[in-house]
Amino acid sequence: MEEDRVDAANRDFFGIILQKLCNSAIAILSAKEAMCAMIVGLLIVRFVIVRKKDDRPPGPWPWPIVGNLPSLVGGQLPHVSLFQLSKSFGDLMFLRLGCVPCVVISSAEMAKEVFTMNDQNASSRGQGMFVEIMTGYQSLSAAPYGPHWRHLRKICSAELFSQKRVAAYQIARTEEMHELLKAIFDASREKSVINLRESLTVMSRNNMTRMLLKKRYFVRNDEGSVQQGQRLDHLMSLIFEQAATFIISDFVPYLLFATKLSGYEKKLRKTRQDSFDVCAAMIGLEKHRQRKGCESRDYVPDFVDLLMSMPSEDRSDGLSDETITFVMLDMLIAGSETTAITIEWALAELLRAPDLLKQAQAELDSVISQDRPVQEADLEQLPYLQAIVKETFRLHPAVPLGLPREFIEPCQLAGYKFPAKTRLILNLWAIHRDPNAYDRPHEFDPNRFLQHPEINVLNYCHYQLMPFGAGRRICPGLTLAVLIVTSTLAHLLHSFDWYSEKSNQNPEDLNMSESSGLTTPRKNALLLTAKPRKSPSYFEMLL
Ligand code: HEM
Repeated sequence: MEEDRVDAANRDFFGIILQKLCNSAIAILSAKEAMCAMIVGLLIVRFVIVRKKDDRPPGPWPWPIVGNLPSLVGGQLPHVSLFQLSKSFGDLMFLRLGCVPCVVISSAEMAKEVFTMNDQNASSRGQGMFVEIMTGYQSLSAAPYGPHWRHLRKICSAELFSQKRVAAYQIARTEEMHELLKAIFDASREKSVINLRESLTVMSRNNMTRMLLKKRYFVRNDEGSVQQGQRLDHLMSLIFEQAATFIISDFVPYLLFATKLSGYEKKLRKTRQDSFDVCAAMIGLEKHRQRKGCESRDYVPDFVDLLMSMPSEDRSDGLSDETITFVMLDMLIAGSETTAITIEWALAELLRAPDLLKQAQAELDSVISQDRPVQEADLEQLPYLQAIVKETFRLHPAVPLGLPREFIEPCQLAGYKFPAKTRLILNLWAIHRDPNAYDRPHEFDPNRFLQHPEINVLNYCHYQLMPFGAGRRICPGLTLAVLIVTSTLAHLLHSFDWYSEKSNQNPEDLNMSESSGLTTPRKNALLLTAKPRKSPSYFEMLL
């Protein structure tokens, strides 16, 4: 009430001044000139006084029609552009993206305010042509906050990501890891160059298909399986490319004709159909259906069986084939690229800092005897390795801007008011470089987490380290992801010494550029050679 009164008084005050200005102007100027002066005056009222009344946080001046979109497209990577802008406008910044109001968070303190005061309200996802056509908002990651999302999230949390389920797949993970170590050992004997990202992606995908379908899907040297892998690779790169494509009509709806003319929508519909077909064949939707009710006694149901037996959220029917397929695709996409990217970044950082690499190996050697491989149970005793993983998550969050969020209802942040449907961008990349939270924030220094072991990605109240997002929509795969990243890095460092492919390169000259998209892999895949730290018999006895 008080604020409204002050607002009204301000308006009256400015109104009176404007009127006086107009009267004096009319007195001294001709009618034509007075008209010009009035227009200028009205523009000042519109853009200065009314804007003030809007009560928005600072942000760059928006261009007509497109608003601040030019700040995000073209030029630097979007998370870097937003980080630079936040240096001028602050950790709570307002942008107008076409017609869409948007607030950008760039500090731990502001992130804390979002998630402690507005978590539920900030838990919906933004809409757009890509997710609409690709998933019909049916998948877990794209569904708006509501009964459908809550139902899927509950099923996935209990049946895929609970501690019990993650522990149940330990043997499968170990087998996949040993397969990777043997492949690297073979490559090292032939002195071949290793593209680590490729090998890690195959391992991560097998980890996922073993959890989802109880079988490994990508077998080296098996022609059918290699072809299947290539089809999926092609599809995934198309999906990532189309997800990252800028679609003007998502922000300026009356430019839909331009999106249609560009052919994007047509291409997207084709990708959607191909994804559905490839994924439905891979998960064997039809086979599962035929088998239902006549399984042999030793048949162990997989996650698809479970989804098929689940009612829909309103219990009126079962989950649709579309929902099942897109939940599976969601897991495959979210679960394989992200972990592979992170491990590749960790190794790149260590190659640039050989002392840190040696320190990690010394810790591994002191905890694990020479003649046996790392086990998941060892990881708790490796604080230095854990600090390296945290520092990698900090400097290289795999999804730097998180997934797009939207306020369900009008809300207030730091005293500013935002209407419903305001987009919320959490710039995780910037939050992790917040100078109030970290000294020398751009440096890779695992020791910072040795001094503060309590800062933990698994602890939901440390907003200065949130590579998995936060709140209700936090990544459900985070425990599994941390386990896979830490354990893989432990194996790679325990079993091998690593060298850049270019043997005469100064470690500090290793190119650390990021590539653009929904995720941030290295721009150049890390090409390495490996030298075994163990005898050939060690690799022979692996599973
Ligand atoms: C290094 C590994 C990973 C990183 C950095 C990562 C990061 C993220 C981030 C930032 C989000 C958005 C959260 C938000 O809106 O606040 C997300 C969502 C999600 N992630 Fe992950 N993720 C990783 C691994 C995984 C794995 C292994 C899985 C599954 C097997 C997974 C499944 C998902 C799903 C399904 C969502 C959507 C959740 C929802 O909307 O309710 N992620 N992830």
